[in-house]
Amino acid sequence: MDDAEDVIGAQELRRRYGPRGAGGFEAVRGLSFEVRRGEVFALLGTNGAGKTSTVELLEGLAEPSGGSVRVLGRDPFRERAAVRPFTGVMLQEGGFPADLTAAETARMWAGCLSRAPGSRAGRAAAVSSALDRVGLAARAGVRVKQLSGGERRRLDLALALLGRPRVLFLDEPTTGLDPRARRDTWEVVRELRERGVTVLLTTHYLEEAEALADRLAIMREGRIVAAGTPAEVAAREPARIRFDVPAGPLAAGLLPEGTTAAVRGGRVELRTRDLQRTLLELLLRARDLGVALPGLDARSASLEEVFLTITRDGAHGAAEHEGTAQAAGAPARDETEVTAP
Ligand SMILES: Nc1ncnc2c1ncn2[C@@H]1O[C@H](COP(=O)(O)OP(=O)(O)OP(=O)(O)O)[C@@H](O)[C@H]1O
Repeated sequence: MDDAEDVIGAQELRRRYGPRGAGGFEAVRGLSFEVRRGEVFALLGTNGAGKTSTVELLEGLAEPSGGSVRVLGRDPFRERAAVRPFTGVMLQEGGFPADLTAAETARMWAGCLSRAPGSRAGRAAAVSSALDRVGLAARAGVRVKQLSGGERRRLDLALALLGRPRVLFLDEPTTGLDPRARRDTWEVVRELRERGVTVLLTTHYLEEAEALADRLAIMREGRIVAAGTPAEVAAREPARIRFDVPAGPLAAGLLPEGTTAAVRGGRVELRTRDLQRTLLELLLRARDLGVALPGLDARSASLEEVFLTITRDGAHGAAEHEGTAQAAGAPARDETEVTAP
């Protein structure tokens, strides 16, 4: 297998369901991105944005209707037999035989993998290690139909780990997991990354993407509308500085030049693209004017804020997002705008 730095590469990738034109639907509309070796890459987006449709193309489960995709240097659809042994896949819905136990399910699965240990004892060891890794060791003898939704999700992950994959596709791996099990799954993903495994995951939990992803892409309507490290993507929205409205009128000269503040619910909110400079300027001015800033709070935008902005008003494309710096600065209906002279 090719050990190229880019383990996954998509160029102008498209996926259409049904016929061209009326009656058909293009769910993936020209995606280009790459995932490097040992990276955790998260695909985010609203329901129906096209994440699963994309992941299925990367897994080789469907043929693109346009563009190209490479996994480990090969075409995952046309060269599926060569690529599949090196990939681990956790689909959104597992679909296990309900009457098998967790351990039987994993043994059956291990028997289907070309890279699983050949001997029965080797496979048994791999199965118990995978079940242990996802916290299911004590549930190994329980039938699948008696496992909880979260336990089935963890069984899914255990199966994806069997066969020592170089690339792991995890479609919403922590949906339905309790907070403890979710953190444990994050640990599994981090350990895999340390071992050089490349992970592509989809998730609706933005804190999960923030905690795990080296890079991420936010999809909307089949397209990537923002991409980068979590910090880079979060930086698309301005940072905020907030403090309680000081006693008396807002002192002239308090706000740094060129900034606009909104007053809402007794709090002053300043938005800035240069948090450090604006905060320093504000503090110096407050000191010089002898103004206290009770409840002072300064923070960068979160991934969630960016996500909500990008996915707001579903009708508009990425170009609309380019203007959010201005839009975000505009006061809402219940706000009063205060502009520095
Ligand atoms: N087999 C199919 N036939 C027709 N349309 C489909 C098919 N599968 C998915 N779609 C449509 O493609 C679009 C993208 O679906 P997809 O499942 O890829 O989204 P997603 O981002 O994974 O959503 P979710 O977060 O809800 O899992 C949706 O509008 C969906 O209705």
